[in-house]
Amino acid sequence: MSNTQVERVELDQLICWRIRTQRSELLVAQQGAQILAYQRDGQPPLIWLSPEAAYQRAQSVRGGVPICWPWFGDLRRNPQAVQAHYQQVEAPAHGLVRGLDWQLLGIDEEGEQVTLRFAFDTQKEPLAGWPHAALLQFEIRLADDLAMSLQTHNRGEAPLTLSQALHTYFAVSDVRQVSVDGLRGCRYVDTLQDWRELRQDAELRFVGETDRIYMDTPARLSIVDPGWGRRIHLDCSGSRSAVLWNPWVDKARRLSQFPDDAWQNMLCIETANLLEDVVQVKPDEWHRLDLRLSSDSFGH
Ligand SMILES: O=P(O)(O)OC[C@H]1O[C@@H](O)[C@H](O)[C@@H](O)[C@@H]1O
Repeated sequence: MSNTQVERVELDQLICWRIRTQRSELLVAQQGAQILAYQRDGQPPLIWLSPEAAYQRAQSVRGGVPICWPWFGDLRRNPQAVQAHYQQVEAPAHGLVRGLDWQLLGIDEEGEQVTLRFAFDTQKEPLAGWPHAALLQFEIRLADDLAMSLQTHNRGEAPLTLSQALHTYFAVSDVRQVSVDGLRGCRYVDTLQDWRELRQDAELRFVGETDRIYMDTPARLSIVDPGWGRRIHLDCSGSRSAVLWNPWVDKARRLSQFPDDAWQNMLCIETANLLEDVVQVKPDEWHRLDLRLSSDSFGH
């Protein structure tokens, strides 16, 4: 008999699913098809969810894995081809789909593996100011690890240029003690230094507010967390850029749904397609972005 439990729960205004397997627990909201929390038994959470998270309609929950699409961040900072698809003046940060309900296509169990499939079809749910035909599919597979895949199908007659990100919030023991492996030698744009392009010469450590777009990123990045003796591995395909973000002291005070001291216990690595890595999807073609999260322990 399977030890998997799938439960539909309502958190304030949001419909969610809580999945328990023999070894882990996952929480996913229908709004934004947003993974909210993920924890493996006997370990601290792997994905961070804010203790002040608000479960409100039309508002992204602080934490988990918000999906940024069809643009990332401030639209005006995106290449012209991405901006050109949008026809309104006010462009919300991180695109248009993180605060909308996606359609749940199904939850399938196979042994100890559970797969949730969501879709967002702009022909059925038109996006204000973005009059293009695209189908988005997001698949979440919970097994020994957690895998997700975001697919975009261009159903229109002209090419679509997108930026996007899986904006994952990770839980760490103390952001001042962790490092990120895999970025040495990469070029990055430092959005806090006037978008200057720099190069990462040593391993990345966090010593202040960090908001950077790394280019030509490798297929694997790892968060090395000595405090919890844990390495979190991000294995991705379909992405060559990543955002590394921590708000530190001052910005933490300005963020919504975010306790003043929470910056110490989280960091974001956002698996992305940005700047020179934006995606062009030709008519009737698909683009696929895959991210697999796993962890191992060391030193204990
Ligand atoms: O508050 P939001 O819209 O969820 O954005 C959070 C952060 O998202 C990151 O991706 C950006 O690089 C930051 O600049 C931003 O502050």
